[in-house]
Amino acid sequence: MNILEQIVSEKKQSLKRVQPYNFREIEAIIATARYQSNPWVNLFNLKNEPVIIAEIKLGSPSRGSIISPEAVPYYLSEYQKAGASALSVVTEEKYFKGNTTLLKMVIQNTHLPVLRKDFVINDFQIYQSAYFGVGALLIIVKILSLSKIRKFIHLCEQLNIIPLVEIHDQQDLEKAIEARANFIGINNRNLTSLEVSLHTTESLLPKIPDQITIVCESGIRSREDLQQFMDLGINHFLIGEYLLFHSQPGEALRELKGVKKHASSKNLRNNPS
Ligand SMILES: O=C(O)c1ccccc1NCC(=O)[C@H](O)[C@H](O)COP(=O)(O)O
Repeated sequence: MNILEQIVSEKKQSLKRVQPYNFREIEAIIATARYQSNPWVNLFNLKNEPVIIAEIKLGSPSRGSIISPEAVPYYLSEYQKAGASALSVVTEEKYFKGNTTLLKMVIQNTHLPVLRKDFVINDFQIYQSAYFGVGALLIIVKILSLSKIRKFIHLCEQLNIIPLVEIHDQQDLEKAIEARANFIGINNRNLTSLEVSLHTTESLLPKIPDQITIVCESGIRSREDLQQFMDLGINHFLIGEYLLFHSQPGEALRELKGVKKHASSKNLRNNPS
């Protein structure tokens, strides 16, 4: 089994241990979700300026532990002050050390829109995301049949959640288009080999219809990387490790956005010109 198969297999097992929502609970979730406005709609309509979705990922199969749960408030504050447009929270438990408590905590402590990143394989996870107030949810094409993708997109729409349909290759793209995805995340990380190549986005981009909003995911490490995609017409980016491993995540985010460093007051006084 490759790593993606292992993650999905564990996910199936863990979902078997969860008590599903009953009919009344589902009705209540649908009724509440219907009347909420979704900030992701405006965010995905933004053109030309870089829209950075900064990720909270406590660990990963490729990196092991990344940050401790105690550090999350610090990253939230840094991301917000530096002008992140939205947040991504990885909630998978075993390999990414996330959970829904983390998701809930982030949602309660931010004004930014939140994307939930997990390995969605059944309806319960989608209702649960709506229950927690998630505005966008990752749907990974590689782990789903075409009919499931269609069904999940439809359910997300019914629950006022933006389904971000994630692809990595031509086959995934064809499935996403057939499922009528309007929001596509191109993951530069191959989820079976864990190799990362920015060339993935470059090669798939020309094949994606213009009306689809694209998010470039994974492996972005510099302003140059980001600019290269801006020049190709992409302005939505999902960035995790570069920020999480940086000693000054806020400063790193500002640099990615192309915001010039503020000169300190001391420097200004010493160099008034
Ligand atoms: O991050 C991993 O190792 C990983 C392994 C298997 C499936 C998914 C994985 N990561 C999810 C993501 O794609 C990233 O968290 C996200 O796109 C941000 O990427 P990065 O900026 O490279 O942290």
